[in-house]
Amino acid sequence: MRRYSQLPGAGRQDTLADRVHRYRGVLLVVLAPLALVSLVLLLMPRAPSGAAQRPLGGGGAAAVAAGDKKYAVIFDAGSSGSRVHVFCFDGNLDLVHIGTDIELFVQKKPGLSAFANDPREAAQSLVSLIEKAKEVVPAELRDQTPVRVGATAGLRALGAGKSEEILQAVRDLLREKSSFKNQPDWVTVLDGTQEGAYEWVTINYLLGKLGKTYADTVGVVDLGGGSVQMAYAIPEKDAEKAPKPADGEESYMKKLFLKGTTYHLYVHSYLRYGLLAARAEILKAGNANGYSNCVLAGHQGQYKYGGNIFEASAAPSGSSFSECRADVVKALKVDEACTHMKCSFGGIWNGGGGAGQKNLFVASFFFDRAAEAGFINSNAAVAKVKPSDFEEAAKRACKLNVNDAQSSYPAVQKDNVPYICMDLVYQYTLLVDGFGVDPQQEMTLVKKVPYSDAFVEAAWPLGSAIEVASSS
Ligand SMILES: O=c1[nH]cnc2c1ncn2[C@@H]1O[C@H](COP(=O)(O)OP(=O)(O)O)[C@@H](O)[C@H]1O
Ligand SMILES: [Ca+2]
Repeated sequence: MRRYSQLPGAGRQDTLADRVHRYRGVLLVVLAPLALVSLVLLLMPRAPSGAAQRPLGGGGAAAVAAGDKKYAVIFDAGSSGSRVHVFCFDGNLDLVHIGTDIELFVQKKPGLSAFANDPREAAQSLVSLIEKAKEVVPAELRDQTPVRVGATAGLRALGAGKSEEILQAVRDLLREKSSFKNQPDWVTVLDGTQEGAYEWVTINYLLGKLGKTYADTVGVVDLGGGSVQMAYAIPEKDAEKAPKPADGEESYMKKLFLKGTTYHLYVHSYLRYGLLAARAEILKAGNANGYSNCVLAGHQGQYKYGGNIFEASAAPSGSSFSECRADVVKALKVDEACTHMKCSFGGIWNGGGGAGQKNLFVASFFFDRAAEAGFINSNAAVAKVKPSDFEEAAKRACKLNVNDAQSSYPAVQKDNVPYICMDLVYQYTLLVDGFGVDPQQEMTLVKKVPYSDAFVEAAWPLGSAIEVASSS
C-alpha cells in the first residue's frame, strides 16, 4: 500500500483568487498575447503533414493544468479487479511526484464483472478507490481533473446489455460522488486494440523510447485474466500491407503520433486467452474422460469462470506436462487455417515480427506466476527470463500433487494451487507455440518500470493518461 500525502498548494485558494481578482486587468493585458504566442509555439513543431494531433485518437478528455501541472485519474476495471491510478504531468509531459510517490495506485478485488446482476453494487465497489483518488488531487483542481474508466475483458465477455448497465451505474456514481470532471463517453469498455496500444505506450514512455525510431521501441505482451494482448511497432511499408481483419474483428493496425514521431502499431487482443479464461478453454479442450491432464493429483472439483462451470478433476495418474501441453495446443487452435502470410494462433495474423518485437516486455500474469513459482524475485520490478524457464517450472509443478504443491509454492493462493501446472504450461505454450517466441530468447518480465527516482505500474492506464494529458 502506498502513502498518500497531502499535496502542497491545497488551501491557498483564497489568497490566490483575491490576487487574481485585484490584478485582473493587468493580467489580461500581459497574459493574452503570451498565451497566443505559446499556443503557436506549442503547435508548430507538432504538426507534420497528415499526422493526427491526438496521439491515440481518443475522446479528448483534457487533463487539468495547475501551473504547468496536469492531473488525470484513470480507473482500470479489469476482469479480476478494479484499480485506480492518478498521474500528474508537467508541461513537458513528464511525470511529476504526487506527494512522495510518482503515481497513486490502489487496487481492489473482485472486478466489476463479478457483480453482473447488480449494477449499483458494481459501481459501489469503486467508492473506496474514488476516495483515495480524491485525497491526492488538490480540492480546487478536482472539478477540472478528468476521470476516465476503461473496462477490459471482464465486461467485454459479459456482453453489451449487462456491461452497459454497469457502466451507466458507474457514470451515475462518478457524477454524484467523484467531484472530478466526468463525461458519459469517458466511461467505456476499451476495445482490445486500444488496451494493447495503451500498454505499449506506457512501457515505451517509461523506458524513454518514444520519439525514437520504431526499431528502438520494445514489444509488449500483457497477459490479463480475460484476454492477452500483443503490441509492437512495424515499419510503415509493412503496415500498408497489413491484412484486413475478418468481419467482426478489430483492425490489426493502429497509427499513433507520439513525441513528434508516427508509429505503426501492430496490436491484437485475444479474448478468452487471458490466464483465467484460458483455464476454461483448456478444460473444454482436454476433458474427454471427465478429468484434465493439467489438474494436480489429489484435486477433484469444478472451475467457475464467467458464469459457467467446468469439471476440473485430476486424472488417475495426476497431471502430465506433455499431455497437458497437447491440451493447451488444442485450446490455442495453433493449427487453425491461416489465410495470412503467418499466423500466431486461431488464424490471427502475427504482424510479421521484426525489430519492434525483438525486445519483448511481458507483463501481468507472466510476472505473477513466475514469482509464485519461485524463478524470479517477487520484490523485483523487472526480471530477465526465457520461455524455457516457464517450461522447466511447469515440468517441476506438473509432477506434484496438490498437498506437495501447496508446501513447495507457499506464495501461490490456495484456489490457484490445483492449476499451477496448467498455468505454467499455458504460459510456455502461449509464448512458444502461440506467439512463436524462441524458447531461448531472453525477454523482460515487468511489474513496474523504474522511472526517475521511483517505479510506475506497467499497466495500460498510463497510456490513457498520456492521451488525456497531451490532448489539452
Ligand atoms: O496496475 C497493475 N499493476 C500490476 N499488475 C497489474 C496491474 N493491472 C493488472 N495487473 C495484472 O494483471 C492481472 C489480471 O489482469 P486483469 O484483471 O486486468 O484482467 P484483464 O486485463 O484480462 O481484464 C493481475 O493479476 C495482475 O497481475
Ligand atoms: Ca488488465
